[in-house]
Amino acid sequence: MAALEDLVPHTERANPRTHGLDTASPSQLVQLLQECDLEIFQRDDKATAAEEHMTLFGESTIRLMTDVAAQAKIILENPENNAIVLSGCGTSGRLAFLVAKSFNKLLQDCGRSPCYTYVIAGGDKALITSQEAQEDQPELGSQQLREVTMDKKMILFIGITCGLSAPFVAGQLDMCLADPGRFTAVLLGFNPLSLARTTKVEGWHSSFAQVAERIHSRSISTTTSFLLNPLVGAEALTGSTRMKGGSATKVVLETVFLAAHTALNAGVAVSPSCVRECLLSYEAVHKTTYACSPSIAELVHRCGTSLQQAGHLYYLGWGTLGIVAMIDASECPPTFGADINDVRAFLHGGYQTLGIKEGDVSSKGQQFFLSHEDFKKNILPCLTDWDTVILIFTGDDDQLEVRCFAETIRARSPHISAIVHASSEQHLRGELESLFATIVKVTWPTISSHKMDHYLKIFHWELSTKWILNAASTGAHVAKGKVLHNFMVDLKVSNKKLFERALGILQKFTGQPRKECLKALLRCIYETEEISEETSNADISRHIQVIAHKEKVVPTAMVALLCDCSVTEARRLLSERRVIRDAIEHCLDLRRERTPIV
Ligand SMILES: O=P(O)(O)OC[C@@]1(O)O[C@H](CO)[C@@H](O)[C@@H]1O
Repeated sequence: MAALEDLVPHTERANPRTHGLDTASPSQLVQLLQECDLEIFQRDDKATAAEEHMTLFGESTIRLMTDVAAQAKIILENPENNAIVLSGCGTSGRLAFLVAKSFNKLLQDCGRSPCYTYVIAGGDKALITSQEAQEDQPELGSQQLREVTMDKKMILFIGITCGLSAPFVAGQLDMCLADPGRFTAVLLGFNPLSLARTTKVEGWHSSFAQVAERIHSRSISTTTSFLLNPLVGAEALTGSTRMKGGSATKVVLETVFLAAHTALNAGVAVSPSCVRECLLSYEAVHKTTYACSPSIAELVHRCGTSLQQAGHLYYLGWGTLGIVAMIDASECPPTFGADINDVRAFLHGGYQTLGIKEGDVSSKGQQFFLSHEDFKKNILPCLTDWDTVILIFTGDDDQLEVRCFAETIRARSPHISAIVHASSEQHLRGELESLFATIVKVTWPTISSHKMDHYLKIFHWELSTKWILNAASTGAHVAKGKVLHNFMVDLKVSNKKLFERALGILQKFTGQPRKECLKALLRCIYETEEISEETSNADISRHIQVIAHKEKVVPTAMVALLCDCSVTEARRLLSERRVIRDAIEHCLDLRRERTPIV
């Protein structure tokens, strides 16, 4: 019989390496993230024998990526009439956007028409702020896919869902399967098929697993469907697929499309060796980035201090590195239950640089203010000593402009840091460097001036930036006490996947059966001690709507369970400690005292 842990999807498993994440020093934390990120590139021989193992470098993965690249090449041969659509929810959708944007630029640079497009659950505003609830809607997914492909002859659709779980993507895949004459469907994720989500999608005909199964069975006999699901190991912060899942998504997509474009330009077939070489180059990015571990740890320390003191983190980025920063910032509210103002990103050139379908959406509210000018106007005048500003740029950016901006900020606060990428030949001016209290300077080998190499270089810099910022924002929230061991206990329960995760966390830390945990969660959601039969049996979507307006629901339920007390009492106990982790540890201690081990 399978052990209980074997039934948990890989993307939801606790990584044994990071059990002590919550008490790690900044340098230990960076070391742990380095080890976890390296697991993305593990080889087959290191995978456990019991798994249906398929690692990134595994032969079957490379073959599959080559086959998908060959399909992409066919589409690219007629970009006016065909389309490559990348789609996902949350981080997966944001990366779909970024990759589509990059490859359209590459096409235009080669004098061809752009043919990549993206779909993200929640629309363009989900690129900037989290809109997690739409992840649960399969019909919305298919409707949006229909809209972007209406006038297209042949479509390569890649549905990204790290957990093999998002109903939004299931709806789109289902639509592709129904029209194999036009659509080639690729499902990209990081769980074995056997661990795809089996719960029935509310108001729909199938579960995600059933759709994934159909993709898989069709992939055996045709080239209209592919299941690309290498294993990359558990996340450092349990379930936080924005981290390794997101990084692996970026690596896989960019490798596939670079291989397709290379073959197209050379007029040859896509080769597995090109795919392999590209993957190896991404593996080297890991080494180059984490060679800067001491300065990354310094940055993590500074960011942690800021959030601990109720300060803010402000990312000010240039080019696509600024978009990577924007993605990192947008993930903090759903991942850490953070306030939207805790971590904010501003992009050089604002909406013009971003280039989204809906154009400038800043009129939707101040959380959509995005440009460096917006930062200067709205944030700079109120910057405090507890805030940290991080400038993110490269040796290709205008150093004079960066310096002027840095000086303006420096005049208000000494807490200005930088993440800089430059080739070994590019030198930062000393006067610019001296403006930063902390600087993560990533130095890269010089590359050829070939167009493809230029793009690959930018992709590498983006991934490196992603790793550094993921470390900064995760480390800062760990320092703020949001994490218990390697579980985020104050998550925002904004969709069904997160509802399930919340129940799992409650079960794990309280040792109570699922039924009791559900009852406690509902008591906290509805702020009542008596849960009616009707509420108990209501659809999860109803609970999620109510949670949207509540704070600290999961920690409150956990305290109520651990201390066997009312919701009001649990809220009072939580408010006695500034740090959630301390409050829960205290309750765990109290419980241990009450029930001594005999
Ligand atoms: O579909 P996936 O790729 O597994 O998860 C999508 C996603 O939105 O879900 C999480 C929150 O719901 C995010 O961290 C993540 O980006």
